[in-house]
Formats: sequence, structure tokens, C-alpha cells
Amino acid sequence: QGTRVGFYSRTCPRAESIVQSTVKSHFSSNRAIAPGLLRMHFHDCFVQGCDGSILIDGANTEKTAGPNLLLRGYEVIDDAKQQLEEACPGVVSCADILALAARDSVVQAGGPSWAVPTGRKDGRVSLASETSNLPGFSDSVDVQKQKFAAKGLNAQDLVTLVGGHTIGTTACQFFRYRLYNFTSTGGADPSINTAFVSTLQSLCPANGDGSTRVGLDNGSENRFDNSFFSNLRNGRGILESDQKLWTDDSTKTFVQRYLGVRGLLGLTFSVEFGRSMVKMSNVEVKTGSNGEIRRVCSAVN
Ligand code: HEM
Ligand SMILES: [Ca+2]
Ligand SMILES: [Ca+2]
Repeated sequence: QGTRVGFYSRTCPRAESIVQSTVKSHFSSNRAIAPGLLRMHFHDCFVQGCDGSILIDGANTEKTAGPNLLLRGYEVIDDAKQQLEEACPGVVSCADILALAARDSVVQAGGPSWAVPTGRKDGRVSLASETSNLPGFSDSVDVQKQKFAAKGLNAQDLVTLVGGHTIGTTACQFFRYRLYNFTSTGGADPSINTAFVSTLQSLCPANGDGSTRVGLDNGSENRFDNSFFSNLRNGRGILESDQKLWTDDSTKTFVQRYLGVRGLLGLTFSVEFGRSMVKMSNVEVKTGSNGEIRRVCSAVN
């Protein structure tokens, strides 16, 4: 695959600690950057591989495409890059900074740590038109599985990585349709817990502001824990795509295994999350002469 843990240990020994301290200091003033950076790394890896293509500014780049409009945390990557260019000019790729920052974000939010293989090169292509690889909030489980399989990720990786929704928020606009007039008789999506429907309706009124934000893991949006899976079991998933992981047998089993349901082989979310993240962070990685080390993360050299 071409990446390895400790790629910068000789060429830039402080690389990982510089990224870590940068994430830490931004996180201390704004906790929303943790989910922001985790999601940004995912959106990077699914388009042109984990190559920093999401970071490039300009007309019709990935950033400008619908699914990426609400990404947050670009300033953290720029800040880390600036410090790294001072410490070891031309050595550390933006793609690696983002992969490391995603891990450090999870740690800041109280989640597990894992060793991140590094050595990615930065890509030179970033096209809004290529973002259709990204899964959508109303995708069926079959479509979600297909989009992950196209990146070499299986159903367990899907459930595990979507478990990243244990932190962060969503805008009302991405799930409000489930609350009003979802059924032919005018009701809410029947897969939502009935008591929870009114809670969500008060958070996202029918004619309210679609940009209002609601935690993806109700009651635990700032903590990287198992609670997201309990919420799915209880019909308290926010996105339609998330709740469907509980409706479909092929993914439900993994949710149940994370919940420690009796009779099933247990799985530990905090262990598996790191494993699946390493898999995802190696998707279509560019190494060697197949890319560059950008000087500035928002522009190709
Ligand atoms: C089927 C797959 C997925 C779908 C359909 C999906 C969809 C979404 C949507 C619609 C949002 C709300 C965006 C907003 O309003 O700002 C969101 C947020 C988020 N997603 Fe996903 N996602 C998926 C998989 C993942 C994966 C694999 C990860 C990371 C490993 C991830 C991490 C996050 C995080 C952390 C947030 C919160 C962002 C924030 O608070 O700024 N998602 N996702
Ligand atoms: Ca990319
Ligand atoms: Ca949580």
C-alpha cells in the first residue's frame, strides 16, 4: 500500500506532535473542529483517494460541491501546515496532516487512539463532479454498501465508520423531511421512535431554519462513545441512512455486536474504529512520484 507508521520519524521527527498540538489548541477553543476534521478526512478519501484533494481552493473544486459545503476545520490544516513548513520545509504532505488530524480529533473527543500510517502524496486534481462517490443521507443500505465496497471497505467497515457519527451535528435540512409528511398519511418516518419524533420536531420546526444543527448522536454529540449504536437500536438515529443500518439485517448484526447483544460474537467499537480508519486512510493512496508535497494545502504547487 506504500504508507507506513512513522514515515516522518527521520525526516521530520516532530511532524506528528505538531499536528497533535495544533488540533488540541483549536479544539480547546472550538470543539466542533473534531467532528469537522474526521468528516473531512472521510470526504477526502472517497474522492481521488486520501490525497488532500478536498483541501484545494478554486472554481469547481471538490470543496464547492454540495456534500462538502458544510465541512469545517480547513483552518486547522492550514495552521499545522504552516508550522510544519517552518520545521521541515517540503516534507509533510497535506493528505498526511489530514489523516493525522482526524485521529487526533477522535482522541480529543475522548475516543481511541491508533497508529496512522503516513507517506501519502498530495494529488493535483480536485473536481466537484467527482463527489458523487460520496454516500447520501437517504441512501439505502445496499447503496451505502456499494459505495464503501467500491473503496475496498466491507459492511463491517461501513457500520464501524458511520459510527463516527457518535460525534458532531447535522443541519436540519438533511433529515427534516423524515419528521413531516413522510408517509402518505402525513406522518413521520415510522422508523423514528414515536416519543423522539416530537423532540426532533421542536429542534427542527417545519418552517424553521434548515441550517439549525442537531447532534447526530442524541445526548452524546461531544463524546466519542458507543451511544450512537444504542440510539440506532432505540429508533433515535437522526439521518435516514443511519437508522437504516438497524433496519437491514446485514448491517444490524454489526450494530448488535457493538452493543454486546447476547448470543453474538462481541465487537469492541473503540478497537475496530481504529482498524477501519486505517483501512479507509489507505484508500487509493498516492505514493512516490505519483503526487507532490504541496507547499500550501489549499493549492497545488
Ligand atoms: C453512509 C455514509 C455516510 C453518510 C450518508 C453521511 C452523511 C452525513 C451527513 C448528511 C452529515 C451532516 C453534515 C452537516 O450537516 O454538516 C454528516 C456529518 C458527519 N459525518 Fe457523516 N456520513 C456518512 C459516513 C461517515 C463516515 C464514514 C464518517 C467518518 C469516519 C463520518 C463522519 C461524520 C461526522 C464526524 C459528522 C459531523 C460533522 C460536523 O459536526 O461538522 N460520516 N454525515
Ligand atoms: Ca481525495
Ligand atoms: Ca457520542
